[in-house]
Amino acid sequence: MSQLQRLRDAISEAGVDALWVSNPANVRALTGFTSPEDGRVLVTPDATTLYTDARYTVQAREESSVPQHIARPPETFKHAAGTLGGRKVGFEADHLTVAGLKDLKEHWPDAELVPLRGVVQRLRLHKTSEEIGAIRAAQDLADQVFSEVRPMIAAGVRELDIALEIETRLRKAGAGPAFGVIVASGPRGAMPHGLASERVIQDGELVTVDMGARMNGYNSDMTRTVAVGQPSDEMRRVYNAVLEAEEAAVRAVRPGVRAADLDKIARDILTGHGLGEAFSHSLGHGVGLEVHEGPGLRGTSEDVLAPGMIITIEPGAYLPDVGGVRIEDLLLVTEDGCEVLSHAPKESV
Ligand SMILES: CSCC[C@H](N)C(=O)N[C@@H](C)C(=O)N[C@@H](C)C(=O)O
Repeated sequence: MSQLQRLRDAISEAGVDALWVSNPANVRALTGFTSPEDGRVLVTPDATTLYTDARYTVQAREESSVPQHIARPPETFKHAAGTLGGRKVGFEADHLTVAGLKDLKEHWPDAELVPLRGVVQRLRLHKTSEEIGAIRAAQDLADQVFSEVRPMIAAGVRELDIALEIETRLRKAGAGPAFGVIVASGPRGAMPHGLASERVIQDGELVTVDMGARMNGYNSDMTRTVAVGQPSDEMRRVYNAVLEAEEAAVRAVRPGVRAADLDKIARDILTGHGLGEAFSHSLGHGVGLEVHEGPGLRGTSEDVLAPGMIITIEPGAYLPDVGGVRIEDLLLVTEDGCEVLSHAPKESV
């Protein structure tokens, strides 16, 4: 069944006649249009239309097989109104702004607007073989860049210079960073999202590097924590505990497993090492057109793993004023288990 047919089924299951798509990742997923921030999609029972403006006439025609209408608001809304009449129209409540909703109400007075969440995102949970290929390529590049830059991670080097080298190499390869490169050394390692700073790495420190490549719209995500010289006994103990939790969770990844149970496997191990409180985020997340997408691997998640999902497993432990460790792999859920897509070595410290 085509993605559009699956979407039409999902739309009717949601109890609406049509869906107004404004979330850029969803616009891109449905159309292939690579400037989705300036695109919207209207899906009705009989038609799908990509709306964008005249800056993108040629680009949209080249990139998308979805029929297009070139206009800017309010013309966009007026054109769409012609196909909506008194229909029930879903909108993406987790994306549309208050002002955006006001516009829709003003221009579609006869339509019944219904807030919906995650309709297109649920379709994106399961990657197509083309999407898997794109994410695999992004991760392969990230692995290559990490291995090239790894020798640079040494005492006397600024975090920023490592991040710059990673970003430069990604860009020279025709990609870009999936997010601001995280390089957090020594006590800065206690910040899970410590973007690279001017701090100079010292001998005996752990350095957490969290990086992803964004290639053809698709992202990768991987974290390694490496030692510079001989870290303290305390930080070595934390590293080995996180590694144990990470490897145990990776081993448990297979179709049918509840995401919440995976989170518990890692959390229980860290709790056993007295680091439960130090693991201050979820175990992982899906990766695709967005760095963070479904499924959510957290204690409250209702998601169940299925073949074709691409997820991260990334336990961490963060000790304020001392340091931190995170180890993250990118995985494809397969029919009978999983394939680890990230290959950078996990060093022993
Ligand atoms: C700013 S994107 C950073 C990507 C990074 N690899 C990452 O996913 N970090 C996790 C600690 C994270 O942010 N997890 C989210 C899903 C959470 O726990 O809410």
